[in-house]
Amino acid sequence: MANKKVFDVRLLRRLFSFARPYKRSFYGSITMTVLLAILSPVRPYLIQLTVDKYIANQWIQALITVSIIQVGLLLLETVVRFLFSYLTNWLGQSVIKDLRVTVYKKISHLNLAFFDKTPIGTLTTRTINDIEAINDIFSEGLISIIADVLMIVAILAVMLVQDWRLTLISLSPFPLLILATYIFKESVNKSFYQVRNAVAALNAFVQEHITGMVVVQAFSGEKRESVKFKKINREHRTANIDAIFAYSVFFPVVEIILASSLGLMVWYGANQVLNYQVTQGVMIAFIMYLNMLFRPLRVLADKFNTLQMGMVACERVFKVLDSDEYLPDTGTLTAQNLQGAITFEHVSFAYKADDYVLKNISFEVKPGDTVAIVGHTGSGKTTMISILNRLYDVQQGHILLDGKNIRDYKLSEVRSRIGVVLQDVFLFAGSIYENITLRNPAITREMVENAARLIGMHEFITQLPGGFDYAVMERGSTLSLGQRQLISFVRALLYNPAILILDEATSSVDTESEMLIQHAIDKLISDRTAIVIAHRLSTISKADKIIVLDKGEIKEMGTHEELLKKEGFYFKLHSMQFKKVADKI
Ligand SMILES: Nc1ncnc2c1ncn2[C@@H]1O[C@H](COP(=O)(O)OP(=O)(O)OP(=O)(O)O)[C@@H](O)[C@H]1O
Repeated sequence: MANKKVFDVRLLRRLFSFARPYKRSFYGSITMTVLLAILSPVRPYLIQLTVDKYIANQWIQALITVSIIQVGLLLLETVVRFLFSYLTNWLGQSVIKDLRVTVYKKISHLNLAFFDKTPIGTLTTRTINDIEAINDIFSEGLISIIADVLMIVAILAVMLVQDWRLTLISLSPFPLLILATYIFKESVNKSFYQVRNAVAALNAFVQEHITGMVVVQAFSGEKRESVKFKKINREHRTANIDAIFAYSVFFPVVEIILASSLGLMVWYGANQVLNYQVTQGVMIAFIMYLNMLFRPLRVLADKFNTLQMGMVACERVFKVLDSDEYLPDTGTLTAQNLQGAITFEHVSFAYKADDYVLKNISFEVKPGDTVAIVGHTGSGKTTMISILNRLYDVQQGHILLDGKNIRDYKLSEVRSRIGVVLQDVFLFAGSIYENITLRNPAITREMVENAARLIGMHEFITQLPGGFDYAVMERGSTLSLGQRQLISFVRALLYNPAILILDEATSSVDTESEMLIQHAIDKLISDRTAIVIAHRLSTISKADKIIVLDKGEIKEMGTHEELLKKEGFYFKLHSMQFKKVADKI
């Protein structure tokens, strides 16, 4: 929040590079700025002429001409003001549209490790609120300040040329104005900073609590949470009231300073008029000049704050743009004909430096085989599939696909040939159809329907109101977990990946759904390599290979029968986790 940031040239230059495609409106608004500065002192000057020459000498014709010119000038000024306001806002909106898209694109390509340490709320604020503040740099900040300063300079210059003594006398209360403006700016700045923090806290609170309303209500936490919400709102109100207080004090103070300025001018000017040193026209013009000077001065402090807030936002947004947390994508291999062989060679991985959650993992999967990964919670199963999909790069060892290092493939190729079905299926607000195709135009309706038939979902979907056009609510909350997973099965099948990663849902479903899911899984994993974090005994027992993970290490590996025969770790795990299920079967 340092003051220096208002004119951080490096930042401004970078921001204005986004205005480059809109050069015409940029130069247009600058032209309007200059025109406004030139036009401002003309009307008071013409009034001075009118009073001193045309009225004093009763030059009727000149009086009529000058009145027409005045009306013309007024109209011209209105048009210029309109163009100025329209162009600066147009420019601002166009720049932030581009900036938002750039930031979103950037965020969507960042590596997952970045999201592990950056809260969602922060990224939403960067793409929405901060960029809105940047718009203000164009619409209310920089160009507007330049316009005001130019106008002030033009008026001051005309005043000084007209009568420098009268100008100095009228402006003698100005240091007071500068002091008042400075105090006002500082206090409003501080309050606005607090307001912004309070708004961020409000956003985060509401977002989190609406998402987690089930937990709040289930644990009867409504009252406790309301108290917390009230507290944040109180901070928001206090910060806003502090700002309002500063405004309420500042504006009357400016009026008093303007009145003293006018008073001093009239007192000195009237004396001079009596001594024939100053004309009546000059005095009238000066009243207008002083009013014109105070108008921008009154809002200048506000505009500086806007600019300052915009610059802080700008710096934050650029920080996201400068983030280089990408996975290196230097590979050149394509994966169109991937057979699906997977090799892990002494792979170790840590999310945080040296805190290894996978240690020295080695195994092989032949194309078309199904591998089940089992292990206690926290043993590293999800991590294993994340590194296989190259969401993270491993620190030690290698992962090979068809015998070639996963890093030698283009990242997009790896991801497009490896399909993922996660346990907690994320559905977007939209139709079921859109959730299945993910807006890929290459996938036709017929293909979707066929895939749904194959998975055994077709009947269920067509029975929903609207069928495939059934509107899925946010995060798919109106569908059951099993139904959501089945939809993601259809999605995965359509993308026809060479390798399928499946994180089986642990939730228990009714027998009918269980059969549907089992059938769907069988369909999905046949004819392709499949890595399944398995919770169903039937999936595990059918797997070509079972990898038993414990605390990040492979404890045992083999088929169901082999491992049971061993009577080791898997045997114990099996009797603990699957006994009950097995008894039922
Ligand atoms: N994004 C992350 N950042 C830091 N640590 C993580 C992250 N994700 C997981 N971990 C840690 O890595 C370890 C392995 O987690 P992982 O999710 O792979 O286990 P899991 O076997 O899939 O567990 P579960 O069966 O409960 O899903 C855990 O100790 C976990 O705390």
